[in-house]
Amino acid sequence: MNDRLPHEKGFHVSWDQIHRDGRALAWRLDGLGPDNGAWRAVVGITRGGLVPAMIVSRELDIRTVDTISVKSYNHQTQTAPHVIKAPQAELMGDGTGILVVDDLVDSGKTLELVRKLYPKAHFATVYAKPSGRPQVDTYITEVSQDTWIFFPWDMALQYVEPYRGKD
Ligand SMILES: O=P(O)(O)OC[C@H]1O[C@H](OP(=O)(O)OP(=O)(O)O)[C@H](O)[C@@H]1O
Ligand code: HPA
Ligand SMILES: [Mg+2]
Repeated sequence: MNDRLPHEKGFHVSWDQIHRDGRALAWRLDGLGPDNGAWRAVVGITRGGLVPAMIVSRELDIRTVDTISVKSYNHQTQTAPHVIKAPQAELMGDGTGILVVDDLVDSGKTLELVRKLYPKAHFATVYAKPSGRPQVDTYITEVSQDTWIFFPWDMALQYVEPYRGKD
């Protein structure tokens, strides 16, 4: 079984599913901010964090939204994560009151890097794999480490052969 490609154990997420799970994440974060429950800003980790960051900021009525660009993967190959674009320094401070949102945590390397920069921020992802769980404060759904999560922005509807094929 170990000769399977990573995508053969796949968790396929539809637009509808990411919308529901993004909303569930927002509702879980509601009222947990340090200023009478309020959050100062949402920061999405591009690019995967932008969709859940939008959903969370919409649900929690947070109008201040910024981004941090961290690149960790070339397709499914992991490389050392590095910051390509930082959010506004005056907004971020040490991260107090900032909700950092990403689509998923896998090895935890991306969040580890962002956490070092903003140690007081709250880190939230929609999905989490076990290795990355220590890096995330709030998440919705856990999947096993050997599952590859496919997001709707990386997929298209496609014809599939019937189970009972021609041969
Ligand atoms: O916990 P880790 O092992 O660091 O992996 C998680 C990160 O990897 C993916 O981003 P990627 O770097 O592929 O960039 P993208 O969001 O632009 O697709 C994903 O969106 C997370 O940000
Ligand atoms: O399971 C995954 N799916 C999509 N992107 C990712 N980046 C790290 N792990 C994953
Ligand atoms: Mg990402």
